[in-house]
Amino acid sequence: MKAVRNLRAKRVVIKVGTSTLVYPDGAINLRAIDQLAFVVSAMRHRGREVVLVSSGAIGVGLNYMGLKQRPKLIPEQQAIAAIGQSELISIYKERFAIYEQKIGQLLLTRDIFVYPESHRNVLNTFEALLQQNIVPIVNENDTVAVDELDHETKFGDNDQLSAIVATNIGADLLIMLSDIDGFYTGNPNADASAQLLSHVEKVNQQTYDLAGGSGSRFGTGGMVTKLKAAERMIKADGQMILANGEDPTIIFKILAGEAVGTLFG
Ligand SMILES: Nc1ncnc2c1ncn2[C@@H]1O[C@H](COP(=O)(O)OP(=O)(O)O)[C@@H](O)[C@H]1O
Ligand SMILES: N[C@@H](CCC(=O)OP(=O)(O)O)C(=O)O
Repeated sequence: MKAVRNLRAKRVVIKVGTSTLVYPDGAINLRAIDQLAFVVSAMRHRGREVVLVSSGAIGVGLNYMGLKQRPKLIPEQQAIAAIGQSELISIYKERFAIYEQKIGQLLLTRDIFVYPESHRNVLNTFEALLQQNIVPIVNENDTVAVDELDHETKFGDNDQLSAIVATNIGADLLIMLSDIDGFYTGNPNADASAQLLSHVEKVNQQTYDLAGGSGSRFGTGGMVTKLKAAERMIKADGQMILANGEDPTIIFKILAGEAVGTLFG
């Protein structure tokens, strides 16, 4: 395919949703995780700065505990996330090691970006990791982040988290991998006539009117939260590409400027 897009992509945040990391039957998609480790390591070795925002703690935790469904009670969900996060990061560590790429884990809450001192500390950590050629792997700190607490700890979903991280560290590009080829004129799972949009310059109410909820069992955000992330990136003069994470090597095509997925901005 010919290069048609001219992207700035020196500093890139990649967000992978649960739907990319866990099969619909709940098994872990080791192939996708391995390909991610390969692509991200290759990008790093070519001088790009890459941050990976990875969901999957709950999905991996459910699989680890042999459960088919998310428990109803919040503390039980948090326990599953704690179990799954350590398993997820150990899988990443093993796969990245194959490509001689070191990783670091950052578990964040929303309020970190509100309090100036913790904000500064987090940004310093990102910079120090990137300077040492280490790939930060980020998730929400599900143990701490619940809505009920007296100040805002929850990002809501990892789509927001990835855009907040990307804009705070001054990333040029947010690559969002999901279980769908891009942004359509309607939810393709419900509307067979929905058309893939290759480029969306601005996100406004008309754009939101085309978005529906989550298609997967373990995912949280759906398309609305992806549009909010795109809006945030565009406001910060960045860009976002939404593409299908079924084969994460699609990132090579994205970086080569091929017209895959939907470009926002
Ligand atoms: N306009 C739209 N274009 C594409 N997908 C849409 C749209 N509206 C709703 N969706 C749904 O959003 C889903 C992706 O969100 P989600 O399941 O939360 O994924 P992830 O786990 O990757 O965050 C798609 O599978 C699709 O069912
Ligand atoms: N922190 C949660 C993230 C849940 C979430 O946002 O999932 P997704 O919609 O798949 O990106 C987890 O790791 O399971």
